[in-house]
Amino acid sequence: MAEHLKGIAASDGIATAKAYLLVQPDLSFDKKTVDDPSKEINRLKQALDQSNDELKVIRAKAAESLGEEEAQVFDAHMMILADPDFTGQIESKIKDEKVNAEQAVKEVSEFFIQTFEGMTDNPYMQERAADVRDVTKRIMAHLLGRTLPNPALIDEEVIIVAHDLTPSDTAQLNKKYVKAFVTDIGGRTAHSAIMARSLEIPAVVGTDDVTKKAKNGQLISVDGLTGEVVIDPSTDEVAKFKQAAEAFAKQKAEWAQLKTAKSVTADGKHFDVAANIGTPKDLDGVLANGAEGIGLYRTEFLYMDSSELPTEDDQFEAYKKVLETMNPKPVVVRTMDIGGDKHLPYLPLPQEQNPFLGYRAIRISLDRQDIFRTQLRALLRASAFGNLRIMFPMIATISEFKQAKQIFTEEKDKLVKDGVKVSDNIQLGIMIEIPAAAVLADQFAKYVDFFSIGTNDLIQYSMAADRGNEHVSYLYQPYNPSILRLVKHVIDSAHKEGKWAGMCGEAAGDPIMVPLLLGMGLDEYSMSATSVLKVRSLMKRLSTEDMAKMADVALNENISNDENADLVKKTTGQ
Ligand SMILES: C=C(OP(=O)(O)O)C(=O)O
Ligand SMILES: [Mg+2]
Repeated sequence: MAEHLKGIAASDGIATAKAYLLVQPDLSFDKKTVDDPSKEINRLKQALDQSNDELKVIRAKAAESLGEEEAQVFDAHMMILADPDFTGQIESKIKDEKVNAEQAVKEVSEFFIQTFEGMTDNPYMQERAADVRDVTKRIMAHLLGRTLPNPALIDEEVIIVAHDLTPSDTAQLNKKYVKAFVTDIGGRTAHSAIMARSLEIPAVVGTDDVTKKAKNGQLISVDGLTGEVVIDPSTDEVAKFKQAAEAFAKQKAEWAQLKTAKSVTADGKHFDVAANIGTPKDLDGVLANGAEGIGLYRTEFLYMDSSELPTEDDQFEAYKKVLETMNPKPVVVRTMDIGGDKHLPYLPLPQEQNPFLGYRAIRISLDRQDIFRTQLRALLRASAFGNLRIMFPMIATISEFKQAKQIFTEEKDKLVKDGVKVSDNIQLGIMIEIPAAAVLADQFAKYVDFFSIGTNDLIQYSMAADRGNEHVSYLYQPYNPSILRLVKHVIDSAHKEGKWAGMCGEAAGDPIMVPLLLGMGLDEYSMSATSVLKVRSLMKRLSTEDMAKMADVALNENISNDENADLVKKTTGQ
C-alpha cells in the first residue's frame, strides 16, 4: 500500500526511482570474555580482509564516478587496515585480556582517535582521527554481520533516503544516479538543500520519518516543488508524477528562452539577477542559466573540499577561474564562513552549546589572521582577472568591518609593493545577516561599498528559529512584516549613501518574495542558478510601481507572513 508523506520542498524537480537508504546500522554489542582467543583473532582477520576487499571496490568506483582526489580518502582507510601497529594492538588485546574482537577493536581505535585528536599542533594527524573512526565502523559492521551504506557504489538510478545529509555527504552524490533525495530532518535553507539546488537534484527535507517508512529498493516518488513523497506508489500515481515532471520540463524549456535576455520589469527597469555558487564546478549551471553575475561565492566549500588548509596558490587558481569565466560580469566572493553547520576536519572548533551563535565566519577570520590574510592575498592576486567584489560574512559591528578592511588594505599594499598586479577598484561589502547590522544599516552604509542581505541567517536570528529545524519551520517567515521592515531599512540606508543593496539568501529567488523586493527597490538578486530564469520570467510580468504599492501594504498594514503571501499571490496572479 502506498504511503504518503509531506515534507518541505527543498529543490525543484520530480523523480521516481528505487529508494537507497543512507542510514547507519546499529553497531552496538556487548563486551564478552572469550575462552578461545585464537577463534576471535580469526574473526578479526576475516573482518579486516572483508573490509579491505570492500574498500578496494569502493575506491575504484569512487575514482571513476567522483574523481581521483575524492577517492584518495579510501587509500588512507586501507593504510590503517594494513598498519601492523593498529591491528597488532587489537590482536594483543584479544590474547592478553581474553575479550571479544568487537571490544578489542573499540578500545584500540578509541586510543588511536584520542591520540590523533590530541595532536593540536598537527592538523594533518588530527584529521587521521576521522579516518580511524570510519575504518573502525567498517570493521565493526563486518564483525557484527551488518551492512554499511556505500553511496560511492551506487550504479543505478536511486532516490537517497536519509535522516539528514551533511554538506559533504551531498557533495558526494553522483547526479548521474541520484535522482532525488528525501530526509527526516532539515529545512529549505540548510546547506545540503542549497547544494541540492545547485546540483539540480530534486529534494524534499523534513518529512520526520521517511527513514522509518521506506525500505531499501522500494519504489518512491518525490516532488521537490510541492514537498510530496509517495512510498510504493500505485501505477496511477507513478503516471501522475511523470506527468508533473513533463509539465515542469516544459516550463523549464520556456524559461530557457530568456537565457540571454536582461532581467527587466514590465515598466522597463533593469535589475541584476545573479547566481550563488559553492565551487568553480558550479559555473556550468551559472552559464547555462544566463546569470548576470555571481552574487555569492561561498568560499568555505574550497576549504571543506580539501584535507588541509588550501594554499594561497590553490585558492588563487579557483578564484581566477571564476573571475575569468564571468568577466566582465561582477563576482562577489565571500570570505570563509566556517562554523555553524560547516566544519573543517583539520580546523577543530571548540565544542559549543550554540555553534550558530558561536565562533564562526568573520570571528574566526579576525582571530586566525594567518588564514584570513592568505585568503585575501589569493583574492587580491586574482582580482587582476575579472570584476571582483569581496564581502565579509556575519558582520555584527562596524569595528569588525573596519578591522577586516584594514587587514585587506595591508595585504593589498604589500602586494603592490612587491610589484604584483591587483585591481584598483575592488568593492568591499558585508553580508547583512545579523539583526544588529540590519538595524544599524544607516551607519554601516557610510563605510561599506554594498550590502548583501543573507536572509537565511537573518530570518533565523530575527525570529529565533533555527533554519534547519523542521519543528520551528513555521516560524521561519520571510514575509513577516518584521523581516520586510529590516530589509527595507537596509535597502533605503544603502541608497541614501549612494550604495547598492543585494540579497543572496534563498529568499532572493523566492517567487513570493521577489515582487516585494522589487517594490522595496532591491538592486541585486542572487540565488541558486536554477532559479535565475524563473525569476527573470516573473520580473517581466511585474511593474515596479504596482509592486511598491503592494510592498507598502505588506510593510505597514498587514500583520503576518501568511497575509503577505496571500497579498502577493493575489496581486501577481501566482
Ligand atoms: C546567504 C547566506 O549565507 P549562508 O546560507 O551561507 O549562511 C545567508 O545567511 O542568507
Ligand atoms: Mg549566512
